[in-house]
Amino acid sequence: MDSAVDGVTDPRSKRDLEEGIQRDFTRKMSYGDYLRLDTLLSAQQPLSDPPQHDELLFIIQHQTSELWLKLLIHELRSARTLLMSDDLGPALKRLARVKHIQHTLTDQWSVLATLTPSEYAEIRPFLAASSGFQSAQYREVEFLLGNKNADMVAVFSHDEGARIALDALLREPSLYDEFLAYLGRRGYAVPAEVLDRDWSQPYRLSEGLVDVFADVYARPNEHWGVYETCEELVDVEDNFQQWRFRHLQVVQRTIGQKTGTGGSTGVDFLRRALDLTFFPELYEVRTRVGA
Ligand code: HEM
Ligand SMILES: N[C@@H](CC(=O)c1ccccc1NC=O)C(=O)O
Repeated sequence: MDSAVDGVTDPRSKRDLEEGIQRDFTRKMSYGDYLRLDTLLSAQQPLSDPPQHDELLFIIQHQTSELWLKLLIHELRSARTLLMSDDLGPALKRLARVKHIQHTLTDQWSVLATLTPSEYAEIRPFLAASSGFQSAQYREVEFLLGNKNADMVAVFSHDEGARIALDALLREPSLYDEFLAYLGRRGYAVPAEVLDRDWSQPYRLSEGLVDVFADVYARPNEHWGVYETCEELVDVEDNFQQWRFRHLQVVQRTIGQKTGTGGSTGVDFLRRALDLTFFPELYEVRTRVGA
């Protein structure tokens, strides 16, 4: 019943008045102004003709992934800088956030998994040759974690900004390289060829570094900060693999064995990515623990 009719004030409007809620934003910055929602919410432009209901899901799944990738890069770059100045504690705080972002990215595959092959087949022709292959931010994350592959930079020859940023990252030390440099400064016997190498080349396992980690894992209490960082890095790699695996599963259920729009073999190509490792010594050392 209307509050003016029964003489009782509507508890909702009474609460609004008591709280002094702001109503006039003609001269003040609003929620939408601060977050630039006009830009953000006008960036979903489906291409399917006739319009397909499910294309909005496909676009938003990718756009939200790209937003989380942006934050992931921000945190990983900061963690790398903190390691360069020997600030291990704050670097670990960054990695804690990185892990939560990764979980969110992995969990959100379940939304896209509701897309059936028939629904996707209606959208796919409008994607032309576009593909996740051309995600510059994804490639930045791969490079920051140490999976260097100069061939992937050529994919961005059409986008100068992305190409320059990626080419720079290719030539810079990765997060792992900076962790190993930190270990070297702390007196660990990190082999010289690990500390001084061409950063643009793919990382190769070093047996000498496995020996260093074998000592750390044999007596964790004597190397706690280093030991903890090693385990955090393994968590990050584990989480990354979980994302890759969920991608593979979703791709398998939507396009089966079809070749990818980006030109790869599709599922077979994505399955091979599961054999990649960012931190090979941290996995190799496990065979040695307690042996
Ligand atoms: C129905 C959904 C999807 C399908 C069918 C699909 C399919 C594929 C295929 C076949 C490839 C291999 C490259 C190619 O030949 O195109 C690929 C690569 C890739 N996709 Fe997707 N994808 C889907 C959703 C997503 C989403 C939501 C993301 C999130 C950003 C994503 C990110 C990527 C990335 C980053 C790559 C490159 C991976 C690498 O180089 O290891 N994909 N995708
Ligand atoms: N490679 C996908 C196409 C695809 O998934 C895609 C296309 C445009 C923008 C993002 C995409 N997602 C990830 O690869 C396919 O072969 O169907």
